[in-house]
Amino acid sequence: MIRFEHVTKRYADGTTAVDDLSFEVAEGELVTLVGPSGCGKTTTMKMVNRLIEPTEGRIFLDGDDISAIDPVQLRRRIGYVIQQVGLFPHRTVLENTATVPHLLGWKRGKGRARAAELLDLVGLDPSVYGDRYPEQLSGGQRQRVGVARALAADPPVLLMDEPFGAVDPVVRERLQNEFLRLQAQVRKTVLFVTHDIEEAVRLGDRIAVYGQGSVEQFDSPATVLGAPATDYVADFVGADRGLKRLSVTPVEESDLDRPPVVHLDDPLDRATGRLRAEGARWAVVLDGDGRLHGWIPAGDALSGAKGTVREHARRMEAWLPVGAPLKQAFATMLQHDAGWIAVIDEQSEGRFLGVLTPARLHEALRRSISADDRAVPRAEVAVESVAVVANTAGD
Ligand SMILES: Nc1ncnc2c1ncn2[C@@H]1O[C@H](COP(=O)(O)OP(=O)(O)OP(=O)(O)O)[C@@H](O)[C@H]1O
Repeated sequence: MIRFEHVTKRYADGTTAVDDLSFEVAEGELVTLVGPSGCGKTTTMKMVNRLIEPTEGRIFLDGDDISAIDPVQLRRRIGYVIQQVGLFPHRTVLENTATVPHLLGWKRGKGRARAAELLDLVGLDPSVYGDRYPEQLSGGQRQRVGVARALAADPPVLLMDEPFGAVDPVVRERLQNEFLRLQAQVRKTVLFVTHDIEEAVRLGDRIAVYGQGSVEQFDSPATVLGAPATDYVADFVGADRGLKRLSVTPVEESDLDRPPVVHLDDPLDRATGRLRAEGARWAVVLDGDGRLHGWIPAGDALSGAKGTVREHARRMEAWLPVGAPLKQAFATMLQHDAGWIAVIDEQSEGRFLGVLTPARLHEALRRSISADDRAVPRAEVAVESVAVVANTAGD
């Protein structure tokens, strides 16, 4: 959708801001450009909407060489969001949002209806905020209006230059989450500039890590964190990249242990007898539809108890859906002080899939790094077990 071919930008004073840059952003993909101050990110972005002209090389938008497109026409195809949102102070939020439809000559009613729809989409109720002026909004709300305005004419491409840079970390994380949800709906092709590796990793389908004027690595967040291409990238992503990687590596079914399972209506003595025979210390309790209910201890804890499993099962608070990041799994384990957590499939009404243990979590991380190195699915990678945490008596 956006293709850079050997693009170089030298400013009049001789500064080479971008040096022989080539990469491609696929349709519907969100690529984050990340790197230290002055490495050429903004210059890269502004060449796409021709606010800056390259010295050499060519940029294509959907196959068209942009140097042949009238800049005004070009910018209609491209939404632009910047840190200082640049809202017009004397226009209401609704009017600000309808700016581009207005410029495009849409009928006033249609433009305002579209603006209201977009405000809603970015989480601002148009009946509450539509008639306010920018100064009556918080910083985070102004950023949302900036995003709504950029989307108003439904451009296929969005350029975002540090759009969440000016708000505090809590609001920032909320805006990032909202933006990810929004992007899942609208699937724009996005170039997103940030100097914050955490933000780049969270938002990007792929990340371009900038050195001085050139891209050192262009890869998925997991690969950049797991297998930095150069010492520079390793340095930039930081010594805690293993931790960061936890946030971009999902729990997969192949990571899970399958512990013994009993059902709510099983007679207790039969269930515990079986567990004892198997040497298990506990079992997961499921309802009749295979959904997680909780767990029961085996061994002596319930010896002599009567009835069915239902009366003795304990509820299980430590669970999460498959696909959740390993970081969330780790946090859940810590929060519940749990040696294992249950993993369910939200797509099939909470069906129980298996359990994740700390050793399995560690293995998942190692397998995902190895899978990225070898470009194969994680399920195909075997690693030597880190530790054996068996669900058996006496361990
Ligand atoms: N108009 C200009 N004339 C001369 N040099 C410029 C001009 N604009 C930018 N530069 C230089 O080009 C280099 C890249 O600047 P650019 O703004 O693209 O960096 P950046 O990565 O976006 O930085 P930041 O994160 O600080 O915004 C810098 O060294 C900058 O000083």
